[in-house]
Amino acid sequence: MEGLTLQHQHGKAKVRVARLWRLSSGEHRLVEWNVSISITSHVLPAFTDGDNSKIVATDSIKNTVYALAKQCKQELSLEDFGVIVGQHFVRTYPKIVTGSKIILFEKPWERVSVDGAKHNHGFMLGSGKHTVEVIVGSDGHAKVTSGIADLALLKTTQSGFENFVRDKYTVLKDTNERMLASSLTASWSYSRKPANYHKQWEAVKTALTDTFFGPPRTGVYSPSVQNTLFLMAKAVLNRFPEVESVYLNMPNIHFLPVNLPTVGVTFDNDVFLPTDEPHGSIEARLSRKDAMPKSKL
Ligand SMILES: O=c1[nH]c(=O)c2[nH]c(=O)[nH]c2[nH]1
Repeated sequence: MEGLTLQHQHGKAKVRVARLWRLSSGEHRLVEWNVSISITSHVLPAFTDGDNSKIVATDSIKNTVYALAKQCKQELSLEDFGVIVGQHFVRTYPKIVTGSKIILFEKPWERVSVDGAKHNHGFMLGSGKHTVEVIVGSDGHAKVTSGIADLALLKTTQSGFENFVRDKYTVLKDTNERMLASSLTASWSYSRKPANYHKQWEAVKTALTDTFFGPPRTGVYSPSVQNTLFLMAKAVLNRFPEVESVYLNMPNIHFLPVNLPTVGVTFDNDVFLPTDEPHGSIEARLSRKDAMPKSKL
């Protein structure tokens, strides 16, 4: 290895597990998780010399997810499960494993209501997955980042886009009346552990969506996706002191005006062509200044 360095990790990607808890009341609690595990460990000889004697097999890593899920006798958050999995490998093999990174998704199964009453064991799939990244160091400390992926949002008015750069390729007209649609992906990191990860996730999601939509009767005017994104991220930092940084990705999903005068369709903010691609791509990270690493200041 003279003159060479090798960075390496191994694990199992996309382990799918559903965990059901049957409460004595008759109510069932269900989660469906997708767990990717990556460990850093002293296995250089496996790469350089074919010596597997220090490899924790990826098959065993996959089985560990099911074993740990079985051991969780009570419902727990995706974050808490990620920390349990991440710490397991570091604690079980302190001489071999130096760290772990666990990436998790939860499918948005939502309890249904029938005749206005919550169903004991019926679920329907909603939109927007809960996401988590857990990084565990050799000391067992876990750094948790929570998030949401692909939360579909749309409002039919209170959005515009004006006074942007005009050049010889510009055809877009100023407008103060348009549809605003996005598929929100967000993540936020904690400087300290919240009292309850799941409740915190719900509260951050509410802060994001309330700011996107505004009050129920009037809404709130959005002069651009950029401004709305900034206000959404700021609402999270204002409401939650334990959150140190928020990243938002908000594609601008276009609903194009349909103008077909020869068949009697002139656009009056009523008939649109919904599109997926291309879409505007707008993302930003908002952090507290004191949370920025020194090198980035
Ligand atoms: O909210 C918007 N931001 C943009 O940067 C942009 N660019 C564009 O063509 N439409 C929009 N809308």
